Amino acid sequence: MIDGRSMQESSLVSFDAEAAVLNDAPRSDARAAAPPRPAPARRALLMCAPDYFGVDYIINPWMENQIGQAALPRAQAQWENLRGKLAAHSDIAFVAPTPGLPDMVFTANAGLAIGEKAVVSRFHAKERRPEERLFCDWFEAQGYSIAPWPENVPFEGAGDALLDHARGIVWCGYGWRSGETAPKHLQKIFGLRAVALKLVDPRFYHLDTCFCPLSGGWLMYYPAAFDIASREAIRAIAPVEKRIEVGEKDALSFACNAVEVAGRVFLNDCSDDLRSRLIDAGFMPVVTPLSEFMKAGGAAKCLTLQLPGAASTVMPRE
Ligand SMILES: NC(=O)NCCC[C@H](N)C(=O)O
Repeated sequence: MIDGRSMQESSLVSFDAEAAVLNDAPRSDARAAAPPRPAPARRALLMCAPDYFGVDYIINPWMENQIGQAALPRAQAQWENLRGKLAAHSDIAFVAPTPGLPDMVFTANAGLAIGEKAVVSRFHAKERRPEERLFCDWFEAQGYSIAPWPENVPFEGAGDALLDHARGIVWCGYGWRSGETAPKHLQKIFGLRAVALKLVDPRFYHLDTCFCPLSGGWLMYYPAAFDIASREAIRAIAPVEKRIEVGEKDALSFACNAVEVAGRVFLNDCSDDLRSRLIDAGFMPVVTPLSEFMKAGGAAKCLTLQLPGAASTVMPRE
């Protein structure tokens, strides 16, 4: 944790704690008696078409031995499938793809946008630094105010900063890509409590590869990706009945790299056990295979950036 504030003290947000289990989501019998909840706002997402996607260099373990191995037509079909499924339940904006930037398709790493402010990523990998100007231009063109970011602090956007709408906090990952001080800067910029988690397994180099806050305070994550102190911090904040801890097999399928929209959880793959647990928690898992993007170390969540828009329930402190 960055600071010692209690959950109550950190409630500086108008969060929809109970965008929780969404009205059209399936429910287990145990949840059937839950009181009706307001329909969630529509989520807004940013995506980038994979016109120039490929594995052209190696900056994470998933890319090893994969240079030139991603099949573009299959990647395009998988991306289009994901886009179509998300578009049925959310508003999607697009940033133009650019030749020579094969990872730009992973818009989670564009930056972090909350309210009217955006922080543009400061990539750790030099191969991705040319994306910064393009994402900055996009945020500016949409009218976001770009918050200054220290030159020497790497930060890879929503890959390492995940809003937890139910708690009004931002969970931050560091250790591989984003710097240890990044959460402190985010907290100052956005006025939201930032909880810093140290990533220790290089296969889970971004927080969004192993950690997924879901509505209603649910948390799906792979504990072994974190150091002991971070695991304890997670347990201190999320009660056991809200934690969906996944095993290594699901983690390696990037099950935690999921996008939740309207009670549906879109993910690359899902074991039967995880499927049951998500359904019991009131969510509908939707498998959307993304094998070509896995070769670059990304899946559903990495291919989207959550935008404030109508769906934003976490608001910065004025
Ligand atoms: N985890 C994410 O948020 N994005 C996936 C980024 C994959 C890209 N090849 C990278 O290593 O930066």
